[in-house]
Amino acid sequence: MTKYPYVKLTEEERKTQLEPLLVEGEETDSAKWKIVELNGNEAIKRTFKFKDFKEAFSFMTRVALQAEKMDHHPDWFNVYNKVDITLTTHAVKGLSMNDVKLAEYINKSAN
Ligand SMILES: C[C@H](O)[C@H](O)[C@H]1CNC2=NC(N)=NC(=O)C2=N1
Repeated sequence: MTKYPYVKLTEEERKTQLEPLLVEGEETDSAKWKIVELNGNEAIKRTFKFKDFKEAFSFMTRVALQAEKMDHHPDWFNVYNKVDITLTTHAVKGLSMNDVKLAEYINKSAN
């Protein structure tokens, strides 16, 4: 996976790359991210539920290694089998392609 520059998503990128990741009314398996605010900045958030702690933590390990590769790190919270993940780009005080690409990786990685 290539490294993306820390620049805010353009209108075009929001339409073609971000929107397909978002919840629209009813929940589907591949589209469950929601736009939220984190410390006053735009972010996307999704909650994952696993069978048990071991499943949740091995998922977190996969995401952690990818985050390190991309130099782009999630804000997250885990209790037992539940993992809440919020993505935003501190450097631009909002959303960048790093959030989109990490969210896509996370979606794949949760299955
Ligand atoms: C020095 C280092 O490249 C920066 O601090 C990186 C690290 N990880 C990061 N993660 C996130 N989510 N946003 C950033 O702006 C960011 N910046």
